[in-house]
Amino acid sequence: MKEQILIVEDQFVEADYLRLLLEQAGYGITGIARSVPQAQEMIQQKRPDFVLLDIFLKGKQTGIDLAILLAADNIPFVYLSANSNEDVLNAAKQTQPYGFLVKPFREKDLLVALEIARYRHAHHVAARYHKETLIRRQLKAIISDSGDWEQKLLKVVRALQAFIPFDLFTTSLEQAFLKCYYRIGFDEYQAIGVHELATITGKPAAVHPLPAKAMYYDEAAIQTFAGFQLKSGFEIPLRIRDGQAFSIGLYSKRPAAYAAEQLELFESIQVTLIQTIEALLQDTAQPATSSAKPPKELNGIIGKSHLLLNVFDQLAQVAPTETAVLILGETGTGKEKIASSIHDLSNRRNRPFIKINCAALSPDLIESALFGHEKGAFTGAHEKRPGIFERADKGTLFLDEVGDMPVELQVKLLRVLQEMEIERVGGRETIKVDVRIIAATNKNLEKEVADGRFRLDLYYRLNVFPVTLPALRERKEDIPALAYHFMNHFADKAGRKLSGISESVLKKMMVYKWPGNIRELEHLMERSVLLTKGSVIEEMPLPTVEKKDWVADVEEAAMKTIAENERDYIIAVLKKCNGRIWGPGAAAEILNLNPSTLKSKMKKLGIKKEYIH
Ligand SMILES: Nc1ncnc2c1ncn2[C@@H]1O[C@H](COP(=O)(O)OP(=O)(O)OP(=O)(O)O)[C@@H](O)[C@H]1O
Repeated sequence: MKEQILIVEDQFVEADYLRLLLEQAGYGITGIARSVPQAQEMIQQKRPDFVLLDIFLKGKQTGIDLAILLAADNIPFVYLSANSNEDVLNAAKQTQPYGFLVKPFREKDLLVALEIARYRHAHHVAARYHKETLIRRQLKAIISDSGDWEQKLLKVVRALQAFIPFDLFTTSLEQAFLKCYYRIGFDEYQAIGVHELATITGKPAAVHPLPAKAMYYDEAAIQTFAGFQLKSGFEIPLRIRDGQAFSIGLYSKRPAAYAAEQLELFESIQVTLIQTIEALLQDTAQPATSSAKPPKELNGIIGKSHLLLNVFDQLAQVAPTETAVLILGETGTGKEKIASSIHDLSNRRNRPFIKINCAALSPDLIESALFGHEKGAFTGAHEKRPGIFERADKGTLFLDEVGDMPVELQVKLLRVLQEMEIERVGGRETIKVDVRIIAATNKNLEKEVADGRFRLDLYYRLNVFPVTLPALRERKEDIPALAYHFMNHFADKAGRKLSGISESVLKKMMVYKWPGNIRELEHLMERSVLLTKGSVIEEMPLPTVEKKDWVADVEEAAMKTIAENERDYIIAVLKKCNGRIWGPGAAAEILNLNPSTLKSKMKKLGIKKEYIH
């Protein structure tokens, strides 16, 4: 059946020209709307497969207003606009369009944009379907798993994390919190019972009136959880059997983490979730035993800051799919490491992972490097050579520094991505390839597009699932773990034994801005290990940090994380000591605290000993 398109364009001549082009290319047209209300009316009458949308229209409302409604209705749309300045592009990007065409455009550009939109939409739908099926299956399996209700609830928490990420998970039954889970690592949670929560929140009975409908919360509305540094939340009441009032709350350290999309996802699994919760509640009478599982790390990537955990969640979601991924981040933030992790976590893991640095190849060589060449294709081509696309067949191709690819080549790359077939340089035959594309750049691609250095259509084709890596200075809490990781690595390599890093060096590292991010840290640790004579690293040749930055940073770090740092630190030490508080080498001794002071601190911070193992 013909795909049906609605054109939203107030210029009569342009709209008619579009209609003609699209009909010639085999599309059906559901109508031409000149304003947002008119478009809404037409959509009511006949739902289109795609909408082509001008930004400035007749009437008060713009194409961006309509886009918000289309996104909520899951109707894919492509903007057509004469305006390609960065601000408009940014505002349009917020609405997550499936493409953007700058007028005037050629017929070919329009058809390619629609092809790309189809690809992006299909992947969006497929990824969502994949997620929903997976979580339903996991929830059903939990009901028949062994274990008490708390162990099962923790499994529900883990399953939901990959579905809709959170830092704190709460369950409430009849005006009272039942059990909460605070995320402390990629797959690690601290369970918080009613009493601990009452201690943390300072509200004796941890009373919690349940909302009548799904609610989004901002920072001010979740003061109950002050100390957890949460910025937004989302709570949804679930109608369980016997009319009991039950709710699940998800809270995040990111502001505005939840919106209509998450609510919709949640609603899509609600029936299965209710069945699981009902089964768990029947078991609540059983006593709980320890519910902790050994901590997991994601593919050797070090870090537990909430910004990095958010990246892990995205990886867990996208890795098993076939979707193209675009990794953004400053130099040295780990883009290549993340790309290879996506490959390792995907079904292509036993096939090649091939990297090409788009900035390092000369423009005349890059084409034959990518697509291969036939014998005699150019001087020096003594024999036939397969290109990277062929070598990566059934595997993953990592296009590093994609923002530096010459514009002429971008057109060719786009064609290959669209058709998944290549032609060797000097060859006539087309060869089918099957590669998953992961691209990375440290450039601001939108700016590159606005400045005419990067093709908008290629940008949309690559930017299906963007993952932004935080700079190291934004996740300073990960610095000690990374430093120790590299210290051990380089000490092993040098056949040395080092026992630690001095307080003052760590302090200096915490306030330094790390423009070269993890790579810079890695190099500095390598040098320091080689230069250290004793067993502790006491010196680090860091560029000088301005005193005023120093003070401000220390204050900021202190204000931000006192309670949280303390909680994390105590848990980490307790884990090291297998939960032992008293005795030589036990937690109290390491923390230099009186055991009873440690116990009361643990109580105050809601740390339960049995969740430590
Ligand atoms: N979270 C992490 N845990 C441990 N090692 C890491 C982590 N992230 C990055 N690294 C290491 O840091 C170094 C730099 O990472 P990587 O090369 O992936 O960065 P990049 O963002 O691709 O850099 P560029 O933009 O310069 O290409 C590598 O040696 C990598 O193994």
